[in-house]
Parts: sequence; C-alpha cells; structure tokens
Amino acid sequence: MAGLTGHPVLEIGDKFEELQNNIINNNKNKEVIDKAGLVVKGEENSNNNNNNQGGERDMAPPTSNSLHRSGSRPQLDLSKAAIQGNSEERDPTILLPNQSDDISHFALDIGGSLIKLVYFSRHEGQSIDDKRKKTVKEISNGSRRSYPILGGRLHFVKFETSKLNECLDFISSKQLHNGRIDSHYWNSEAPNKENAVIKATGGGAYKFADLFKERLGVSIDKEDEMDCLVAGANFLLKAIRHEAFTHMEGHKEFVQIDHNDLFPYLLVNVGSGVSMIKVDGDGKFQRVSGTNVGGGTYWGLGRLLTKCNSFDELLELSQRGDNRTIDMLVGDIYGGMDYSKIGLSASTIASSFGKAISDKKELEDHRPEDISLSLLRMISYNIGQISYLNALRFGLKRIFFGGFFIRGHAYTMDTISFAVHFWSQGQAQAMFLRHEGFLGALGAFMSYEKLGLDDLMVHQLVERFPMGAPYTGGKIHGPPLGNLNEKISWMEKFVLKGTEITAPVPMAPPGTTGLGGFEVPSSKGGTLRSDASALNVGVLHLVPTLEVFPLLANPKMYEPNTIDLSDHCELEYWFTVLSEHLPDLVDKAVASEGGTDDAKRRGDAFARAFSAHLARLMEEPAAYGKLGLANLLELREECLREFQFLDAYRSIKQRENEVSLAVLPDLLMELDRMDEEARLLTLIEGVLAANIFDWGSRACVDLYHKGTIIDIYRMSRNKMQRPWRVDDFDLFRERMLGSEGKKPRPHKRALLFVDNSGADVVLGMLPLARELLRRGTEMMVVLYKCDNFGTLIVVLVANSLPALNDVTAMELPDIVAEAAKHCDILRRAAEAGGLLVDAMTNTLDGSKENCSSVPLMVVENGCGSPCIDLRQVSSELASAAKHADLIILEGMGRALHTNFNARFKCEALKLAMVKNQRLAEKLIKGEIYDCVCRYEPAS
Ligand SMILES: Nc1ncnc2c1ncn2[C@@H]1O[C@H](COP(=O)(O)OP(=O)(O)O)[C@@H](O)[C@H]1O
Ligand SMILES: CC(C)(COP(=O)(O)O)[C@@H](O)C(=O)NCCC(=O)O
Ligand SMILES: [Mn+2]
Repeated sequence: MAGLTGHPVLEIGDKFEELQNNIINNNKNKEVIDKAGLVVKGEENSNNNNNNQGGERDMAPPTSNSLHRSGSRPQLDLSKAAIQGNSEERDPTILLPNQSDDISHFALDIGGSLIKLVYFSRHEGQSIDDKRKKTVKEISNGSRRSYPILGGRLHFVKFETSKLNECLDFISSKQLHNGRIDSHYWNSEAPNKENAVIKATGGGAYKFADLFKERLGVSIDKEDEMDCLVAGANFLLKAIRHEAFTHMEGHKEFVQIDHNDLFPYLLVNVGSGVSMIKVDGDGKFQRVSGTNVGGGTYWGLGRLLTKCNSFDELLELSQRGDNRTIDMLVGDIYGGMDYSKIGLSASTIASSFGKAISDKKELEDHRPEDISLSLLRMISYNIGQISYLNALRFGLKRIFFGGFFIRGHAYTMDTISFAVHFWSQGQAQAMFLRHEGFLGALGAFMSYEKLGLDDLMVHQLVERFPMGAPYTGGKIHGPPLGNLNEKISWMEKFVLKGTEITAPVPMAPPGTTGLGGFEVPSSKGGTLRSDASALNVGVLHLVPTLEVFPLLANPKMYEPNTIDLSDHCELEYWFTVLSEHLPDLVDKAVASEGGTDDAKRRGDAFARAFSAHLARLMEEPAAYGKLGLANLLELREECLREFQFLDAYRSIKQRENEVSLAVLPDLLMELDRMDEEARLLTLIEGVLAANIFDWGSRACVDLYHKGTIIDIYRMSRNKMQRPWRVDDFDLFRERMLGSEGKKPRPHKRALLFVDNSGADVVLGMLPLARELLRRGTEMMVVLYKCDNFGTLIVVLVANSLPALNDVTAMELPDIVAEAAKHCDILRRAAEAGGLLVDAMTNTLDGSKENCSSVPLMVVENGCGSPCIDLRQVSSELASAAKHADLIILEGMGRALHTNFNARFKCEALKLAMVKNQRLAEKLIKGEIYDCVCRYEPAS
C-alpha cells in the first residue's frame, strides 16, 4: 500500500483487512472501568447471536436520562444520603435512598378562557419495558458523573376553562397532585395528600378552589395574578435564550436581551382582557393600564358573528378573509385617493366595520372570513395603539406582548407591531414571547419557595421538543401519554396526520403593508397549524450543572452555528440532506436493537417523528427558537433517544475501534522512527485523513459501501498533500517546535475535542495526544523541577451521549486502556490521569504523585450531538478548561458546522475534513474531502 505521505511505507493495510474479516463479537463478561475508577460488571450475554448485546452494554452510554438530568437542587431528598463504594474516590456516586423516583410540582393559572398548567417532572415517563429499564439503571449507576443523576423538566399544557374536568383528569392521570412536594414539607415523609397545597393564580384560583379540594383533595394557595405575570416574564426574559422576538411584515427575529439592560419595560398581557404593566425590576412593577377589548372580545364577538365553534376556527377563517369588504378605508371616503396631507394612504382603515352601516347588508350577506379578519385586525391594532400610548406615558421603548390571544399568529403580531411602529415612528418596539400564555402559570410555579428556579441562568436550561409536547393529539392538550408504547401508538394512529405534516410546506414570502394600514394581511400563512403544535413551546430541561465554556473570548457574541439557516436555500438543502439520510439511519438504529419487531416499530415512529419536526421547521424555521444546523443535528439525536435508540452506531463503533486498535502499534512505531518535524506533520495529516470515518456524511457512507475501511483510509491518506485548503500548519509547527533554534514556551494544558470512533480517534487523535504527552514529559525531565515548568495535562473531551459514530467519554477510557497496552507513553499518562484501574493518583487540579509522566484525562462535554454549543458544556469540561492554553477542535461538526468562527482566550487548532460538497464550496471555496487546519493564537 502507499505509505504515509513522504514517509516509510506503513503496512497496516493487511492487518486492517484481516481484522475486518475476523471480528468476533465477543460477548465476554467484561469489566468496564469508568473514569472515577468504578467498575461496572457486564453481564454474561444470554443472547449471543443478538447483536452483541452483552458486550455492548459494557460500552453503552448513559441513557438520555443522564444528560441534562442533573436535577433541580431543591428537588433532592438528601436524607440518608450515602456514598456508594470507596468514599476516598474522587466524585463518588452518591445514593439518595429517600429520593422518590418521580416527583412533581405543578402550578396553575386559571383564566377566563384558558387554564394554563406548568408542571415539573424528573422522568420522561416510565415508558421503557423492564429489560431496558434494568439496563438504563445499570448504566446510570455506573455513570461517571460527579453529581447525582437527577433531572428536572418543566412542561407546559393548556386547557379550556370551560372544560375544567379535562384539566382535573390530566392532573389525576399524571398523579401530579400526589407527587408534588410542598416546600413546607420539604424533606418530610411522603407528602400528605390531605395537606397538599398547590399554587394557582388567575380568577379561577378563587372560583374553583372548592372543586379542586373536592376532586383532587388539594387546597389552592392563591398567588396574585400580576405578581405572577411579572415573575414569569422576568424569568423567561432572563433565562431563555430565544424567548423574545420581533415580528414585522411576516419576518420573525429573535432578540438578544441583555440581562443588565432589561428594565424598565412594558408588559402587555393579552388574555381575555388586557393588562399593561410597567416593570422596573424583579417584583417591582405597577399595573398602569389595561383594556377590556381583548382576546375574549375577539373570541366572543367573533363567535356570535360567525357561528364558529372554536377559537382556532375563527382564526383560521381570518386567514381567508378580506377586510376591505367590511372595513371603511380612507379611499372609500376620499373617492379612492390618499389623504396624503396627514399621511394616510387610500388603503388605511378609516373605520373598522364602517362599511357594514352603509352597505345595507345583513350579517348573512358578509363572509364570516371577512368579519373575522376585520375583527382581528381591529382588536390587535387597538391593543398595539393603547400599548404604545402607555409606553409613551412612561418613556418605555420596549413592549413585550404575552397572553394566548397572540397565539403565535403572524397576522396578529404583525398588526400589533405595525401599530407600535407606526405611532411611535419607530421609537418603540413590539416584542413577543414564545411562552406567551404561560407567564402567569410560570410565575405561580416559581412562587413555591426554595425552588431555586429564579437562580437558573440561560446556560442551565435546555429546551427539547419531544413528540409528547408539540404534537400531542387533541385540540388543546394531548392525551397524557404515559409511556413510550402509548406514544408510538399515538404516532401510528396519526399516520395520516403524519404524512400531512411531513409534506413540505412552502413558506409564505413576506408581504408588505402599506402606510397606515393593511391592504391584505401580509402573513396569513397557508393553513393555521393545530393549536398544540402552534404553541412552539417545548419541555424545558433544568440543568444546574451546565456552564459556559470559560475559554470563549466573547461569550455574549458567541454564535455556535456557522451556516445561516435563515437563508432559505441553505435551509432547504440541509433539510433534504437530513431527510435523505433518514432511511439509512433508521436501518442502523433498528439493527442496533437487534432488528426486533419492537425495534422496527420504534424505528418507524422515530422516522415519522423526525420528519414531522422537519416539516414543522420547514414551515416555520424559527418555531423552536433560532434555528441552526447544530440544532437540527441535535434534534435528530434527541428524537432517536426519545424512541429509545440509545446508541444506533454501537456495533459499527465497536468494530472500527477494534480494527484501528490492532494497527495502532505499527503506526506508533513508524511515527517514532521520524524526526520531530516530520512526525508533527504526519500526525496532523493522520487526524485529517482519519476524519473521513463519519457515518453522518452521505458521501462517506456511500464510500463505505464501495470499499473496505482500508481502501478508504489509503485513499484518504493519499489525498493529504499540502497545502490543504485552509493550511496554517507552518504557524502551528513554529508554535510547537520553535524556529531558528529557539525553544518555544510549552503548553500547560491541552484540551482535545475528539470526534468519531475507530480510525478517527485511535489513529488520528490518540497519536496526537501522545505526542503532546511525550513533549510534556520530556520537558519535565529536562527541566527536572516540573513545578517551575508548569504541569502539562492532556485532556480528551468527548461526548456525554452517543451521536452518530462519535466516541463517547464513557467509551474512551477503554479505548485508551487498550492502546496503552502497546505504548508506554500512553500507559503512564493514562495511569497518571486515572484512566486505568487503581491509578487515581492525579486530579485536574494538577496535584500529582508521579512527576515523570504527564497525565492523560478524559472529560465529557455535556453534549449528545455531533456539534457543540460552547455556551452549555458540562461542569467537568468547564473546570478542565480553566488552565488550558491550547484547544484542538476536531471534525466537521465541532470545528466547521459549529465553532469555525469562534474565538478563544487560548490558542486553538481546528482540524477537519470537509465531507460535504456544498459546505466545501461555501465555507472554504473548495471541494469535498478538502481539509481544514486552522491555527489561531489566543484572542
Ligand atoms: N384554544 C383557545 N380557546 C380559547 N381561546 C383561545 C384559544 N387559543 C387562544 N385563545 C385566545 O386566548 C385568550 C385567552 O388568553 P389567556 O392568556 O389564556 O387569558 P385568560 O387567562 O384570560 O384565559 C382567549 O380569549 C382567546 O382570545
Ligand atoms: C453530522 C456531521 C457533522 C458529522 O461530521 P464529523 O463531525 O464527524 O466530522 C457530518 O456528517 C454532516 O454534516 N453530515 C451531513 C452532510 C452530508 O451528509 O453531506
Ligand atoms: Mn462525528
């Protein structure tokens, strides 16, 4: 075979092939050593022919429950807490024997029209069957996390107030009233149902208190409505990144709110009636105005005039309406002319419903569509105008609109925005909230003492969109989907609905509105989405342990996504890529679960669910917040996990790891024969070449069907001639090796963000890590006193959860241990880093017993995605990063799709092979399989 570029021939090809043919699925009873030194016993596999399940379990990742599930602190019952295993260990597992499995809080806002319910849960639902549940438990117990695995999620549901019974049934079916722990009974024995007190706001908290006592046995603790609205709004504006947005002429744009510059603002809550509140701070506010012409008026009057049966029907009618048939326009009065002297165009509405008087028409003679539109416009415009006047009264520039009247409806928001913009001459800005109608309920929820919610910050919240949330059947709320089986059945029943929503929906081009009025609604949309999906509200995961990556040069300006999906062509392209990849992904996922009927059923449900998300986002890209490619790729992984595909590529990863580990010794030997300079180049080439093993890339997967791994590896190495398309290697070499005989300042701590399993990590990144380790160790030896020199630590940063064929932090210690069998440098470093059993001598703080070796450590990044948003990383990574002066980001997901433009406080090396033609063209003006080696000094 061809050798490494310009260097002796490396005969690894034969071994590769031999191994590929001889891979034995060894289901041996194997011990897995986690980073904390805990040993998790794998079980003898009783199902040997079934896709290597026993062996795989050892390598299996923590379940989705272990990521973003670190718990809302006050939820924990710490009584009788005990350390499991050796209490001398770093980060031991803590058992909480009295922590109940599924505790919930909930709070209500019972309004004139709707009941809003916010509830907290720890688990997604007890959906998994017993076998999987056992596996999940085993894996979780063996987790490497440094804190108890507990998670919290906030769910948002609404009901019509007239159907209070549905709400009571929902609470009963989810047992929310039994699970909740009131702050006063914190740490007590099982909560006493008789004494149960739930927080509620809105008029219904008074009106229906007796009914709640009678039906659920709970008392209602009434919270002031205005207090709750303000608390809810402040929380959302501070804690949710993409909460507020503007909506002008069909264009939605998220607004970055500076927490230090939030107050004062005007909060306009458009429910049945309208409240206008001047907000000056947390708990500091004044209700300054309101109007009785609100959501109730639109729905009430609209129902009378059109005979509609539901609010949605009324709103849907408006989308086909023409208000000019019923509104009196300036042009109607001025004989078709503008009244330009005062700035009114002929199309401006002079008098809402004004034509109804002169036309001598009866109600039946008017189209219900026109009536609905005219009414909607009249009320929205009026609210916008009164809001502006109040903003003017108090000199406020920002107006946030909430309440369910808004209902994420483009025309309503455009009309309000127009009124505010027009009357303030652009001085004031109307903004809307994604959790529009839940402000009061959230505020009531937050009024539970000791919840700690108000301490949560943006980076500690992750919003997810499981199928149970936006698509739960029914008009208002979904059936209480108790388990996965119910969810799948529901997905199956909605086959029709599914195909309907999977069909791509063209996006309406933004229209324009004339001066002072709307000739036709600018953004009515095609059909109104079902109420539940239009909520655009997911489940909020509370993750107090997430942190902002401390090495970001400018966290406020940081934007993880490189590609702008607000460009429609770009959006369409990536949607097509993801849709086309779906069948292959489903195949892999189903195979990873043994290809059983159950797996096929789940695979089908997954495909349907993910397609539904794609269709929804195609229709409204900003539906789930600002959309980037990273979000789409993560959504796909989350969706897989939702249908219990915990590691779709596990056997592929395992096979590729084994093959690569077998040829690693030869590669290391050859590298060791090279001089420093040649070696560094070969190492970087090696990383780039091996990054071709990416099961997420369509082109690469096609390649894998055409040749063996070694053919591909060979081809890839052969293409490695410099200059690469982005080639800062000379700079990097100079930094590492110095120039003109000058020795460079060595790095103290390097973080290597690894990517794929197999050749990528084993033959690419591990040898590079080894080089850094070797250099560090040599420096120490040379300088004798390592403290003067500073401690070099090499940290491998890997995913917390599986994503495609990416290697996980759980899997890495095993891989390193295997590699260490053949390499002294790696063995000593792994021992020093605590990656090998009973060798926990070093810590990230730098304390060490053995000065002669630089430690190699593994930390998890907090993600379960092929990309990484560095605003939300694990606390483990954040603390490992504190003294790092070099980071190496590898792979397309982490170095190109995300972070290509990110700047760091330390030096950064971004290495990737571009495995997508379009990305190559757009990003580096190159071709598929071109490489990027970007070196950036500290910013
Ligand atoms: N499915 C729905 N059913 C009834 N009203 C709805 C619905 N969706 C949106 N609305 C609108 O939302 C208004 C209620 O908003 P909301 O913020 O819940 O206020 P309230 O607390 O007064 O019930 C209704 O008057 C109506 O205009
Ligand atoms: C998901 C990925 C970012 C993973 O790439 P990696 O980080 O492993 O280099 C990449 O496979 C990808 O962008 N795939 C979609 C593009 C395509 O199929 O062409
Ligand atoms: Mn990858």
